[in-house]
Amino acid sequence: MAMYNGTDSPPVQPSPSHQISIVDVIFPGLAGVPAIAEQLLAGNLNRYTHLLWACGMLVFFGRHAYMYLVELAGLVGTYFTSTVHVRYSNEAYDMLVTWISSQPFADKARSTLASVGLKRMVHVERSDWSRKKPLYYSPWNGHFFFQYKNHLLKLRCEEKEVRFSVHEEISLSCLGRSSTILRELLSECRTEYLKLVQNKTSVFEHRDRGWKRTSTRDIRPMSTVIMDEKEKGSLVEDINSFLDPGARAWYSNRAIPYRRGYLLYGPPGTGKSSLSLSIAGCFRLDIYVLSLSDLREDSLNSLFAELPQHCVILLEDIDAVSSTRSRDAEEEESDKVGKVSLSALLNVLDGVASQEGRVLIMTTNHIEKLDAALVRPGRVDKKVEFRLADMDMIIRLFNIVYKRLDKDVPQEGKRIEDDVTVERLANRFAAEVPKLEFSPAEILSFLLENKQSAAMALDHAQEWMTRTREERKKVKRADSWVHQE
Ligand SMILES: Nc1ncnc2c1ncn2[C@@H]1O[C@H](COP(=O)(O)OP(=O)(O)OP(=O)(O)O)[C@@H](O)[C@H]1O
Repeated sequence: MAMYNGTDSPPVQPSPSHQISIVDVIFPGLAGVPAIAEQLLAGNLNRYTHLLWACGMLVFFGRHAYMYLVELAGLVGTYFTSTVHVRYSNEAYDMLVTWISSQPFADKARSTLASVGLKRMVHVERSDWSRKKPLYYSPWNGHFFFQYKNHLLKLRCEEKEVRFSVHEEISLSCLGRSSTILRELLSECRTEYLKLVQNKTSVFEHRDRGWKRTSTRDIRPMSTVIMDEKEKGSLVEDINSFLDPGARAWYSNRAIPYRRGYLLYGPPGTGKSSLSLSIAGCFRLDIYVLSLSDLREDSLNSLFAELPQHCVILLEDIDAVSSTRSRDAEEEESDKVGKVSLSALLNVLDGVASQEGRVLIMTTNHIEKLDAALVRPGRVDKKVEFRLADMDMIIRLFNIVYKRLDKDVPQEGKRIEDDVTVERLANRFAAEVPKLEFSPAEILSFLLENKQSAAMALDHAQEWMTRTREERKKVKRADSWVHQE
């Protein structure tokens, strides 16, 4: 047996640091603490070491406490809160943002987004229109707490990169496993939003492969679209009977797909888009505008699938579809903007993605270029031609601009001719402007240039016509150079 006699060096004991302690596994570094504490209690350490030791303990326990708190918060977040997420590309986002921006807590948010003329908000006051570039602020990229019906709610706004553009996603959370309070809040946002847009037409356009509300406009009365009244009346009558509450069942009982398509054709600026917008407004529908000349084919299906049950879908420039190319060429080109193939368009119009109950309006400046398959009955049930302005249209456009309306606000420097004078001048103007030469858009633009006085418009009419003809010649020449190249 080895004995220690006081002169030889003591037998080597295994160092405590070489032993793997269970405490070390759970709390790394904690195993050494008792030894240090023992020394400290025995008074073997000087003051400086005391201080160091106390700081070390603080850091050590502080770190662990922080880690446990973070973990606890995560656990509470996962198991004891409810969350509703709202995507940027959905209209629920507009509802929520409009509501948030009107709340006092939005002003207190430390991280906000400043925007000029915030399009997504629909409650911008009319009085604000006169202010030049007004600024609006809304909470952005951060989280905010607020009280709603005695519940503490958390609003989180996060920036997300979606296909090369940055969008914001919003989530609302509350404590507890029930999301009832969040749904109540969203329902309030919806009610408020519907009140704001009730006498308006919401216009949706495609953005990043989804629909986005791009504007909310006052309903345009049908009477402000100047065209053949018989044609307009018959179109409105047709849409009215299609949207009749009993119509869906009628179609379904006869196994006829419940949808209706219209083709509006004619030269640019003759009122095709204006009438579509007016139809949407008069039937209290939202309008979804899709221009085929700036659309990628692979977005077409998802856009149609996302359409609501009742809406107007306006397909502009349908002559931009390519019908003569081979299937291979179509596939090759399908990822390019403005290259939608006819087969893809026909698929969405008839396929499962096409929503029943929607009013489809297609417009074109070149009816002669359209494939017969696209405009066959069933896809297009009614065709309406839009023409350049005839005498009657010119007179009506003139009267719209110069006759006084009850709700007009008197403007400085505007000479007001009485209605009898305006009518007389309208007849003279219509006699000077050749019929079927100028579009309503051209005439309207000229009249608005001279909106101070009807007599002044008459004085400048000849000069305007000469100028417009010259401009047309220039555009034609530029066009022919492009074609030659
Ligand atoms: N028939 C019309 N009645 C009243 N306003 C019209 C008419 N036609 C055109 N306008 C006015 O001209 C402008 C352009 O009209 P709109 O966009 O409706 O024409 P469009 O036929 O759809 O043209 P495009 O074929 O180029 O799309 C609008 O501001 C509209 O108010």
